[in-house]
Amino acid sequence: MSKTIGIIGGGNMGRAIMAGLIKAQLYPADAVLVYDLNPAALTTLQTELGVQPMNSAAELVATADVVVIAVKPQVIDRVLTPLRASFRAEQLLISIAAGVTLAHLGTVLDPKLKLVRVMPNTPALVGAGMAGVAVNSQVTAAEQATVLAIFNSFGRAQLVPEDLIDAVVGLSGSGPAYVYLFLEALADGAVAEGMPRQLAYEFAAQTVYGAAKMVLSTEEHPGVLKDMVCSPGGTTIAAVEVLEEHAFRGIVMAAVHAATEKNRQLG
Ligand SMILES: NC(=O)C1=CN([C@@H]2O[C@H](COP(=O)(O)OP(=O)(O)OC[C@H]3O[C@@H](n4cnc5c(N)ncnc54)[C@H](OP(=O)(O)O)[C@@H]3O)[C@@H](O)[C@H]2O)C=CC1
Ligand SMILES: O=C(O)[C@@H]1CCC=N1
Repeated sequence: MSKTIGIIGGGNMGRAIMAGLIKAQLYPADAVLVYDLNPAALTTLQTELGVQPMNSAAELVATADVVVIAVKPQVIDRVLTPLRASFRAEQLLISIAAGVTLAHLGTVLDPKLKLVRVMPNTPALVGAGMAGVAVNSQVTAAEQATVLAIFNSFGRAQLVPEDLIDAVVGLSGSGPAYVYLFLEALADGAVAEGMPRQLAYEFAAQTVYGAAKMVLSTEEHPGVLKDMVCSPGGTTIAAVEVLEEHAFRGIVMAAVHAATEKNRQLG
């Protein structure tokens, strides 16, 4: 594994990656470098995670073996352009910015650099992330394995062709937000039936977690698992009928399309 990893941008996703890496013990905290525009945010990250704050993005690039760029897509060109001469040919540069293609990174920097595009998600923070990884032609098989090891250390990671990254955003990148909406709605339904709110969140979250774990552990088709819950003439099929009447699956598919399309537009 690379000796040091540096994160430019210590916001929601940058922080989730740093916390995930440290919790997984892939890097010791003092081998995780961070630079953020906001000095107060840097101090908080140093205090809470034990990571090493850098004085500038240029210092981070000069020091780190692997660089993760975790700033918003709208500012990435502004952040990378002044660093163009600082990147080294042997360094891995990982961008997690929505919509920013490998070709674009090559134009802003240099296509001969080892460029990686990753779409992670915030459950990385608790070791349960999902990431899609695409690489340019300069990245060797061993370096691909390094990137996958980094993102597998706090969840799961899959190598995908770059043209699938838009769909990865629509599904797993943005997906946690849809699940939180669903979970909140589940709890609201139970609160309406008289359950105390905190208890309702616990029941809702454990239900979503357990159902997801069933899919991953049994590898059964989700429809088979759904059928196992639906007793003939029972409670579940009555609820499923209501969901189908209101086009639940259609609306979720439309949401995935919307996020996917937005990612294409950001590019
Ligand atoms: N949030 C998510 O679930 C996911 C996000 N992503 C991608 O991750 C990236 C970051 O998103 P997210 O963490 O949500 O955004 P945040 O706004 O939470 O984090 C970005 C951080 O970068 C800082 N920043 C801005 N400009 C610079 C600069 N010039 N140098 C260093 N730091 C800078 C920001 O500071 P300030 O706030 O002061 O501007 C902020 O702390 C985006 O490109 C997004 O597409 C990918 C997958 C999931
Ligand atoms: O909403 C966004 O643009 C980012 C990318 C995926 C999740 N959050």
